[in-house]
Amino acid sequence: MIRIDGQPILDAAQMRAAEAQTIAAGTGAEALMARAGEQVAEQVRRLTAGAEVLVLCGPGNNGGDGYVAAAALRRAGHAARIAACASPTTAAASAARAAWMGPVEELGNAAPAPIVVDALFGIGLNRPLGAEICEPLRHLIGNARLSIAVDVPSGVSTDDGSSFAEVPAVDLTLALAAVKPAHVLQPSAARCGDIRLLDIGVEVSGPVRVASAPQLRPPSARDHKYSRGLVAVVAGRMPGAAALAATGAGRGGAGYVRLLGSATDRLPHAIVRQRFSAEALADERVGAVVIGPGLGRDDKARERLDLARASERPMVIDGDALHLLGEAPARVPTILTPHAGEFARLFGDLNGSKIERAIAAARRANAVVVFKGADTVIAAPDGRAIVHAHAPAWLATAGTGDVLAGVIGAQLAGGADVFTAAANGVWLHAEAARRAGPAFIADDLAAHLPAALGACL
Ligand SMILES: NC(=O)C1=CN([C@@H]2O[C@H](COP(=O)(O)OP(=O)(O)OC[C@H]3O[C@@H](n4cnc5c(N)ncnc54)[C@H](OP(=O)(O)O)[C@@H]3O)[C@@H](O)[C@H]2O)[C@@H](O)CC1
Ligand SMILES: Nc1ncnc2c1ncn2[C@@H]1O[C@H](COP(=O)(O)OP(=O)(O)O)[C@@H](O)[C@H]1O
Ligand SMILES: [K+]
Repeated sequence: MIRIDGQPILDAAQMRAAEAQTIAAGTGAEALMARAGEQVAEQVRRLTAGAEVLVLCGPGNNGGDGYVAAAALRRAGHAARIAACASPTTAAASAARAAWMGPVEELGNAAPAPIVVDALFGIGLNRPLGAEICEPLRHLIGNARLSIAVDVPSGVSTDDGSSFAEVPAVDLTLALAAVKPAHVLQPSAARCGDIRLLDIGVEVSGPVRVASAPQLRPPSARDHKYSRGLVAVVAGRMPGAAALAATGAGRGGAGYVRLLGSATDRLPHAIVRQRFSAEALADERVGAVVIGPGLGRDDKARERLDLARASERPMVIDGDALHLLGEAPARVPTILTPHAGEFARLFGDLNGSKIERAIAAARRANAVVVFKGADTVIAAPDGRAIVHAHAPAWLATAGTGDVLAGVIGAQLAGGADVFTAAANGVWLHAEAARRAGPAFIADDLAAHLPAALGACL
């Protein structure tokens, strides 16, 4: 079983193309199914200490994997039953069914078992599931001690993570050959439980990946505060939000943070306060300008945004500044950090999965787009994307986005390119949240950034 961090994410068509290439190179569909099913059986056997396993098989190759897994479990002396919702419809699944010597129960009549393996539908599910399948599936998962999905949980839409059925989450999903969008995009990601990848010998690659821990460089003897990165945070109508961003930048690794505009009383002393001015932004040493948290949306805010853009410094544009942005593509290295509402306002006409929309938005804006949420997508105009799917939901509290803008600003000022800076910032932010534990407020979050950063050295 392979952890999914850093792995390529393939949609169903890309997965089928990779599978077809493997088949064209000489490994038959049945051989691939045998590898998939046997590996599933091996993982189930390791996890279940001999308890009875009920394998649910569908009509396609996902079901075929299930027949192979059940047979392999039986051969290993494990108690295994099969329940199916329909007869096999593919040659490989029919062959796997024929090799199963036991009975096949009707899905609707099957009694619960302590371990349930869901091999009903995989990447071939293309429409809502009927009640005759959903109801027994809900009942059997609900009554199992451990539930394991083969490839993807049945009832999710592989390519966009939407739901074709209301079914409870499983405990573990064993992704075959590659991670799919459904494993990382909501709401389906929440149905997958833990996710592990099984290598079945299909070569996969692509420009969209699961987030992985950054490899950060500690400062060297040659470094000084400017070489580590000077971040200018532009303040506005709500100084607290800018203070959160500035603190995020400081604790997120910047060598120097300046807050331009009105500040709160409780700003850390290390953050230097200055009046906002074009001259302050023109300092050649400014490596990143963070603008938006608490900026306001009035004329003064607009003027500050215009001056910040005119400074031609690399920029992180968040919050209120996103509301003031026009349609013109960015001319300097820029990172936009919209949440779902801001994204809809800016790019509401785009279609497709969250990954596809984030990439299209990045192209249109000529900027890296950090499309935030429980499934944050970081997308670049060249079509690369990273999905960060496992940030703690405790981040859903006011002001954490301001901290994120600051952390990304620190990474950018420290010399990372826009895509890497955004991805590193999102990782560090989520890792700090994990370390902060439950029910923190945004003010608490920055205190955990140094330890999060230390874990990436
Ligand atoms: N990736 C790899 O390299 C490998 C992948 N492998 C495995 O293959 C899996 C993909 O297999 P697959 O293409 O046969 O599709 P699958 O998910 O079994 O379902 C298709 C069937 O379901 C039916 N159906 C669809 N929607 C329905 C609905 N709502 N309600 C009822 N029926 C519905 C559909 O019928 P139809 O749409 O034709 O009417 C068709 O009969 C993949 O996830 C992985 O497990 C491994 O075996 C080996 C290597
Ligand atoms: N349910 C969730 N699970 C994980 N992360 C979340 C969740 N909800 C929000 N977040 C993260 O919390 C941050 C919230 O940012 P944002 O919406 O801009 O809030 P604010 O404007 O109050 O700072 C983002 O980094 C977002 O990805
Ligand atoms: K499945």
